[in-house]
Amino acid sequence: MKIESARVIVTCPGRNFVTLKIETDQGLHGIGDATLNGRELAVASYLTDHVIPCLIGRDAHRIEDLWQFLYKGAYWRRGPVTMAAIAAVDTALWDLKAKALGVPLYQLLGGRSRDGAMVYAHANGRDLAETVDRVGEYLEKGYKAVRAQSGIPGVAGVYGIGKKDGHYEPATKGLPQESIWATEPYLDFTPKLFEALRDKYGMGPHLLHDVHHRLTPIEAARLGKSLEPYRLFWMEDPTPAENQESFRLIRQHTVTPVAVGEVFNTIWDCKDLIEGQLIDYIRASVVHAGGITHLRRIADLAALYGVRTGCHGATDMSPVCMGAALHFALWVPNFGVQEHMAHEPLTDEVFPHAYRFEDGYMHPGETPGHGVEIDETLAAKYPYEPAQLPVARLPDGTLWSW
Ligand SMILES: O=C(O)C(=O)C[C@H](O)[C@H](O)CO
Ligand SMILES: [Mg+2]
Repeated sequence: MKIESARVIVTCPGRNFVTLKIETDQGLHGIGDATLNGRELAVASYLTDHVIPCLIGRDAHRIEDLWQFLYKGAYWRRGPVTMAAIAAVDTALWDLKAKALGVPLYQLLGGRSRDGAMVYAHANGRDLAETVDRVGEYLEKGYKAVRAQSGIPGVAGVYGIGKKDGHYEPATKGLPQESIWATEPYLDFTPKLFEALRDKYGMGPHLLHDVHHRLTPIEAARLGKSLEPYRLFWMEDPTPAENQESFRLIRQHTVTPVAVGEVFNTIWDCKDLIEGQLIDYIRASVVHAGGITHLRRIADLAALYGVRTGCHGATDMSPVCMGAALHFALWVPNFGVQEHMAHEPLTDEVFPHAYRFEDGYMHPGETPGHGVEIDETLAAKYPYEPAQLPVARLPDGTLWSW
């Protein structure tokens, strides 16, 4: 099965997505997500100008060889742009192989390890009471796991709070927005939020929280310790992960489980954290960590150390990534949870898909391939709109991690 053509489709049905479509001489096509929030066109150009010319005429069945070719052959290894481009090719090739064999993708990985993938929803409110209510709404919808983020009195730039209707979309049109972040009120407030949640909903539901890289290591340790009575499923990205020794410090102080990795691109970013058993969940995603081929390697390494998966699944990963992630989740033996932030209805229209939510779990469906398509005619109606992620500053103006 030879690759005859490939092209990049950039579309903005509510937000920007970059999709790679590969077509073969057998009349089949496969698609992969290449979206890198706020830096979309860099990946689009990487694919169009540098990768696609290398794909034409190659055997679409040789997924591993093509992965190695694009990784080692670039010479400039790793990085979000390169790895998102490789991921798009890899995902499209897995989609193609599964379609050629007439099976859902999870069958190629080794078949089902479970009946469905537990997903966690995003609940957020402008204040504590609203956040508690939002969590309740998700529990009523059947979610077994909910992430809670709340506005804090006097802090303008809290991460994860929706602007309207509770819907949370961090990228804004045009240039980056700046917001002011204050650590101390956050450290005082957050245990109160989880105390209120446990008081109202008991110890049954899984509760998660994303710190979004905003604390220093010792502050993160303090937060983890103060959250222990509320038995979180995880505390995510408690501190930036460039210096991975920081996680040893956090571990020395708290047994609150730690999840890291949504900004990781390769197994090399994860290796020391996993081998040192400094984290409990690895959040690398299909799109940002080199596709299914590479994510599988990360998950296998993690399994040796009792680290489970918790793949990133915010709305800036397209439904194509979500579909692939759900096949992966159905197979991966050391599955933890999959993030699920529902896309806007318009996005779902542009990307028709076989996956579905049922009683707290998601199912990728039985369609051959990963089960997600792109309606190119509809996609063309929503051209790219420049948008960027915000930045955060401390009250004195110091630039901080957003
Ligand atoms: O979903 C999460 O856990 C996130 O942290 C979402 C990120 O802010 C988002 O994907 C950035 O593009
Ligand atoms: Mg996160």
